[in-house]
Amino acid sequence: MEEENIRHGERPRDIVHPGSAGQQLYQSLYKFASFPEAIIDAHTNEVISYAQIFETSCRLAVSIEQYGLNENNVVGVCSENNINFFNPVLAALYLGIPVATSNDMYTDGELTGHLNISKPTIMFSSKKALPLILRVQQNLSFIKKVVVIDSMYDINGVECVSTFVARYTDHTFDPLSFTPKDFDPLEKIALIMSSSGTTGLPKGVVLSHRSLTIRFVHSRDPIYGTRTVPQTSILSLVPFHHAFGMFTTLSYFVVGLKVVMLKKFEGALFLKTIQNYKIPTIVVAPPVMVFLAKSPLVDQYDLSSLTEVATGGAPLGKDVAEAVAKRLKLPGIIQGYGLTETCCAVMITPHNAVKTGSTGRPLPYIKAKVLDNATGKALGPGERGEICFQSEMIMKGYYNNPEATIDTIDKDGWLHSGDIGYYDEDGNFFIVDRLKELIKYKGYQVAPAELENLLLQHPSIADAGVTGVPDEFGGQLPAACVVLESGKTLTEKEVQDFIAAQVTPTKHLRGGVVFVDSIPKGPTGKLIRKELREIFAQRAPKS
Ligand SMILES: Nc1ncnc2c1ncn2[C@@H]1O[C@H](COS(=O)(=O)NC(=O)c2csc(-c3nc4ccc(O)cc4s3)n2)[C@@H](O)[C@H]1O
Repeated sequence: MEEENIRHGERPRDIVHPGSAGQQLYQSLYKFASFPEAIIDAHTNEVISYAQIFETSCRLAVSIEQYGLNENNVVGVCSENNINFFNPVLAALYLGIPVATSNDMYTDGELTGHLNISKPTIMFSSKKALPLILRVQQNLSFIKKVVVIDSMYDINGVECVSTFVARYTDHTFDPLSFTPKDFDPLEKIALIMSSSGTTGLPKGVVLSHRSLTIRFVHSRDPIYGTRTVPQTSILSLVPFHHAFGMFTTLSYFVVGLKVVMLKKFEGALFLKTIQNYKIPTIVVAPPVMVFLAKSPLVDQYDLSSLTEVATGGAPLGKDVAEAVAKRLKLPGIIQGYGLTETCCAVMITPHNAVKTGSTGRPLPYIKAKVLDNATGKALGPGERGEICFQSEMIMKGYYNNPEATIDTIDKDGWLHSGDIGYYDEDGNFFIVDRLKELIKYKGYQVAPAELENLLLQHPSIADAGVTGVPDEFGGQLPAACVVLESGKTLTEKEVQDFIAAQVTPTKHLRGGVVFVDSIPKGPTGKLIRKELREIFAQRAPKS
């Protein structure tokens, strides 16, 4: 007998297709091979077609296999949003070789720590990320090969894709001579993505091929998919190396969409792109929604092509959602909610019942519940608790980290999100707080433990606690409480500069630094993060 108050996703309008994500993507790329535009770089207007992605990814698959990799290896990809980003990703998925993506904005220290989790044998890098990759490779013996994904020529002896594949496939190569491997999609690792989860340092989230194929069902769904008509344009501003950008974009290939890509947010270019490409759908993180709600620039462009705005990855204020819908003359804003640990969105506002402020309803093949952690019971409508999910879409666990896995997925297979929320009588969910310590700045994860460890390495710092302070544009700004060693002095800027020199820009201490006599801790020495937040809440507003 199933416990009560379990919220099931709607009856699926489509089955989970058989086979691996690699096989389904291969079939889709072949099916849409006549489409001239798969990804367009809106900065340069460079284009890659479905046929080009199909051929290059098949050549890479043959070459990676003949180079000697197998399912016990990992393929690494480190690049900014790039029209060539998915070629090695698809190749590895065809072969059943796990893919691990890295943020191209990482510092050497961050990337070294990150790569030591998944230990990739081959790193596929953009030109821009190449200096970073070559620096960290010097200390990482498991990286045997680096290949540049977006150059026609080798760079200082580092092979480009054309050189790499020419060694194993000649001009007579026929992509149809290659077929993706057969394996159990439930068992085979598709990707290892970075997330700090509910606590501690960034970990490797293990997602199976089944996770992706369930996402593909959602993307084909007319009620929950962003677009389902092939060659419809969609403007994506989410990073491909992050789960949000990775799994939405892979699922766009399954539907045959035209992905208009931006590498980073620049207001005027963003608006000009919508106008010039007559974009009907945009997928953005909440900070861009604040821009759309408030920027005077918006009135200077013809955005009449926009019929759908989708967002997610961080909280979106109801007032911002209403302001954007009103300004762009839309019936409502499509909001999705997901975790790296759930692969992609597990809740999305249904197009035929958009409820402003809600992060949506559980999707097909997803079960959700609101858990009262005190009683272990699933709560009813309107009652607040921790939102949990059960589905074949959720992660298999954290890579080589059984303890962190057990802390997140319970014995009944429920994934504990670390988010506090409720659902209404119609099953629309609302996120109201975060139980976990994770900070999200502009949709990017900031693990307090990572910054605390760095702060404690400073010779003048005796103790530190990091939290997120609310911010209209960024969502949360990383901020630190610092206890100085006796007799030592530091300014706020010195502490901020110390951190800024070691981490990617999204982790900088934009929320400030407060010097305190002690860090609030419980009897077991565990940080009391609620009290950290209160220290900043009581801080006088900056002039
Ligand atoms: N909509 C939301 N509202 C409030 N909070 C949200 C949220 N989405 C993620 N979060 C927060 O980010 C945390 C997870 O962060 S994370 O690990 O970096 N992962 C993510 O943020 C993540 C992974 S996939 C994904 C999305 N996929 C989508 C597909 C279609 C669509 O229309 C919208 C979305 S959002 N988001 C959550 O636990 C929660 O705290």
